[in-house]
Amino acid sequence: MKLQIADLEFEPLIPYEQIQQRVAELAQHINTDFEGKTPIFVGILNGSFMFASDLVKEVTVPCEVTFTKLASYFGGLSQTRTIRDDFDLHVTIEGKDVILVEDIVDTGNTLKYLIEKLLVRNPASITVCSLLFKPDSVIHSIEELKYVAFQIPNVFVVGYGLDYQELGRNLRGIYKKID
Ligand SMILES: O=P(O)(O)OC[C@H]1O[C@H](OP(=O)(O)OP(=O)(O)O)[C@H](O)[C@@H]1O
Ligand code: HPA
Repeated sequence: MKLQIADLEFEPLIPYEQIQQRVAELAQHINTDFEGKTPIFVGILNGSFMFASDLVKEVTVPCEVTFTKLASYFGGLSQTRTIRDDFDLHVTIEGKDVILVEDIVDTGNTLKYLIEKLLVRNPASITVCSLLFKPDSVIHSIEELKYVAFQIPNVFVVGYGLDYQELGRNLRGIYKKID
């Protein structure tokens, strides 16, 4: 089934049921790895809102949940160099095990910026959990990236939180741009 979003056409890549299955599996890994700890999940808005919500519902260790907001794509297909720091964390992370929740790691630029910013606040640890990862697009490799639901090729995707021109975030599945 093809989908028109603004001026582009998209086709299905990952169905909702498969996403739910992988999200539950990632949460199980986190439950095992963080047993005896109380991690703080930090969702990176806007894109991560759906993934973060589904992920923490499957987490059984005690945890905090908060958000920060960064943007560099401004609705388009490619990122701008400037990262707009829209809102910061409003809780302290000193001594805490931070799990950053991303919808996608593409060039790695957003996470590089955020991790450098957060490290000076002396967290006990920083780990990244991302729904999608494009290994062929990486410019800054992120050693903190430990949990990935799906590795995808270097194609532009929308759905399940991800947008094109701010549209498509509400789609249940993930769709890729047709060339
Ligand atoms: O690895 P990178 O190349 O930095 O790309 C990944 C980032 O780009 C997207 O954010 P975007 O700037 O589109 O903002 P949004 O989350 O509000 O859509 C996405 O949500 C990630 O945060
Ligand atoms: O493929 C993508 N789709 C939507 N937003 C993004 N931000 C980085 N990569 C992408």
